[in-house]
Amino acid sequence: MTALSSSLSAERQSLRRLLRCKRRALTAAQQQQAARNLYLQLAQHPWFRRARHIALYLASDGEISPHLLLREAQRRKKHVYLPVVACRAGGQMVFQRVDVATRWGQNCFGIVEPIPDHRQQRALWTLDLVCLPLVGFDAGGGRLGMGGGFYDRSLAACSMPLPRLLGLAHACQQVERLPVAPWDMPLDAVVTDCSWHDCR
Ligand SMILES: Nc1nc2c(c(=O)[nH]1)N(C=O)[C@@H](CNc1ccc(C(=O)N[C@@H](CCC(=O)O)C(=O)O)cc1)CN2
Ligand SMILES: Nc1ncnc2c1ncn2[C@@H]1O[C@H](COP(=O)(O)OP(=O)(O)OP(=O)(O)O)[C@@H](O)[C@H]1O
Repeated sequence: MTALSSSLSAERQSLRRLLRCKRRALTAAQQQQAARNLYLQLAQHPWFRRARHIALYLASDGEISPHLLLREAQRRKKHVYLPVVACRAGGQMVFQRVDVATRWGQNCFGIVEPIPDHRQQRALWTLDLVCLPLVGFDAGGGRLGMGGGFYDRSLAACSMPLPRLLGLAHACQQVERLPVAPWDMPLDAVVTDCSWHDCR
């Protein structure tokens, strides 16, 4: 690691710590309101309305929760996918469809996810809309995640064109400018409980 990349990753790590504390400090009532506002911003948006295959996530660690969107997508007979990780260094992440028949487990980070089943998995590049959980973001589409590099590596391995990338976050997770890592894939937009940010 060069001096530059080690100072960049130290800076990203300290921001990550700060922003995770911020979102974990939100009360249950604030989280519920944020999830409702997120739903209101996205449910009628053309990106959501037109998408047939959508990747979401199950909120943990104070993340803004897309559970109302998940339910709405299933109600509209869309196919919903959740990330499933291989828990080892440099491990991959796949996207697996969930429905009433899904069997659930927990990954090594304590996040509930579907038990792997190849028949229900779909290549990332064939999804219409990928909603990514953010730890931090900036107005230019810069993204800070949990630091495992799972989304980064999956996107790097993804065939072109990339699916539409939409970051989901609480408004309090916005920073002026994120230190960008060379492998970062810019988001197309970020939606929070308060506003929509087009990044392209
Ligand atoms: N809701 C949700 N699901 C997701 C993600 C996410 O960010 N949010 N992921 C997005 O990538 C993947 C999981 N990635 C993760 C990466 C790091 C840690 C984490 O908590 N790290 C701990 C230390 C981990 C350890 O025990 O070794 C930490 O940083 O404190 C959690 C999830 C797949 N599923
Ligand atoms: N395309 C890639 N190829 C190989 N390693 C990668 C790639 N992208 C990221 N990584 C590794 O993943 C680690 C975490 O990256 P980063 O700090 O960007 O996390 P992050 O933005 O929080 O990511 P994510 O949300 O994707 O987990 C980095 O140390 C890097 O070595």
